[in-house]
Amino acid sequence: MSNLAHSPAWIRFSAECKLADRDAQHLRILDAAGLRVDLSAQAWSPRFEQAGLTLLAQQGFEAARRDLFEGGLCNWTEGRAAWHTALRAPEPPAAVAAEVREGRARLRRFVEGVNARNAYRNVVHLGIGGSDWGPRLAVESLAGHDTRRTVRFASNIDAHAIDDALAGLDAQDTLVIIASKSFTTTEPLANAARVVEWMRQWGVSDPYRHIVAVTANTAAAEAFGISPDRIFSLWDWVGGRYSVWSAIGITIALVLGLDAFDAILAGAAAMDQHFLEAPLTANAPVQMALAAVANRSVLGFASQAIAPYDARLRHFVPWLQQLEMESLGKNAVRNGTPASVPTGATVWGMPGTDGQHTFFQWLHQDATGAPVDFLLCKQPDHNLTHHHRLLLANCLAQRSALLRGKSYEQALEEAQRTGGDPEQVAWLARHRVHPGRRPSTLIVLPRLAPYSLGALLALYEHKVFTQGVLWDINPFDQWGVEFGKELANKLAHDLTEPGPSGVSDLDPSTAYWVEALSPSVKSR
Ligand SMILES: O=P(O)(O)OC[C@H]1O[C@](O)(CO)[C@@H](O)[C@@H]1O
Repeated sequence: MSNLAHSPAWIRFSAECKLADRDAQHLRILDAAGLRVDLSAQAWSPRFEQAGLTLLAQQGFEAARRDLFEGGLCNWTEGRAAWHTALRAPEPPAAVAAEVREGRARLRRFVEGVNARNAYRNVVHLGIGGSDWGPRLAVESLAGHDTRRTVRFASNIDAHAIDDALAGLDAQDTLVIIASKSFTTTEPLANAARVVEWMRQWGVSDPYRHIVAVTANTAAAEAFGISPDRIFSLWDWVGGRYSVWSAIGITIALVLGLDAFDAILAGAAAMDQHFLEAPLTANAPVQMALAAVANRSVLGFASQAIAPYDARLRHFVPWLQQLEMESLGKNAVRNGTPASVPTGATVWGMPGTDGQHTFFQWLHQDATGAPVDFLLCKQPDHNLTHHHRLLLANCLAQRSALLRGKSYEQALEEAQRTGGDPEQVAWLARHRVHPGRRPSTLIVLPRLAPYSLGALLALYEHKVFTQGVLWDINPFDQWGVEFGKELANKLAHDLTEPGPSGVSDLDPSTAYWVEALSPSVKSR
């Protein structure tokens, strides 16, 4: 692909974006798999919409989307498909249908079996990144829906995490899930070894009978001690951050029930249909992607804030941070040259209304600010209507304030009402100006139910995929993370055996800290 910035479609897209309406003078609400996606507060004009379609065509969007759903090598730097849609399709594609069906049936048999025996009151899930955030988000946000077991998650290598996860549990009544696609990741493996030790301390005669692994590396799981009948497969065509739809979701099925897991998959499958079939101008993931590219690469917003107005969705933020930043936090395009426009925004956020008392001040009055995705549920799962009314009002008010802003004239008029020295009043008014015209998207879920959650996650997956196509970036690899992992492994060795050769190729500051910190890990 040639230089995007100088391509005709980009030049037009960028020019029309700058001319587009940013005051929400139009209502633009898309319906997708039961979600309502309001893009009215994003830049829009009929000409800009057309320019977006031309850009999609220039970047080969239709062929790329076909490849995604047909198992083409979308992850081109690793020579793999990214076929997570096959895992949730009611009729999986023929090439992988047998293994997908067999995987689903095994998971179902296992969960039904333990339920029938009333076995395991507790589940401990060990995984990190994509092997953690999806199940954690689902289980913790849907916890009100008929929870069957106590669940704990330990992802971090910090032993406080695993200690906290195990605290107070009866090992005899605990099932441990090791979720690791590679089965080489430091965190789940170190935490799993600790769990085996803990089980032995509790007198469990065969700890491995209390452990299930979900992995694409069955040989390593067997070498760890887990018998093949307790290993669930994952395939190299499932990316780590897209693996919640696979047997990695076993924790969801154990805790929320098989029906809930099925409903999550069904919601995602409905979003897949929408992504495949809705006209591009009414296609929610596509239009969200175009807005994100416009915000990042044309309007100069370096970050994207996320504000779920539902406290149960607090893990949605880190889930999305991994999806967006591990997928799009890259600067090399397909031919290996640097991207010619700014790519992948920083994603950050917190549930509202907490965020309003944390960082919203910056969103309102910083010189640049950031676009915001607001999420809310029409129906809550409580009966406190008063709270829900206030929650909705706050969400709509923040969005409206960011959009409308407050001019100097308005601020002055307000300040004049309180009277006083005109110079002081004018001075105060200048502090009360809000620039406004801050882009935002509002996503309304009917309720926070498994189906809507599945649809929501798939919405963002397809949005990120489309951004990858528009920027000509592979959203399915993560070479930066791999580099960090290699160095961590080397330093873990240096910390126990720092000898002169061990630290010689480190920068002076790192070498200093290796020497200074090594006694604290040696003595234990
Ligand atoms: O499932 P694994 O192989 O343990 O990897 C965990 C996570 O590590 C990463 O490779 C890097 O963060 C993710 O893509 C993945 O979700």
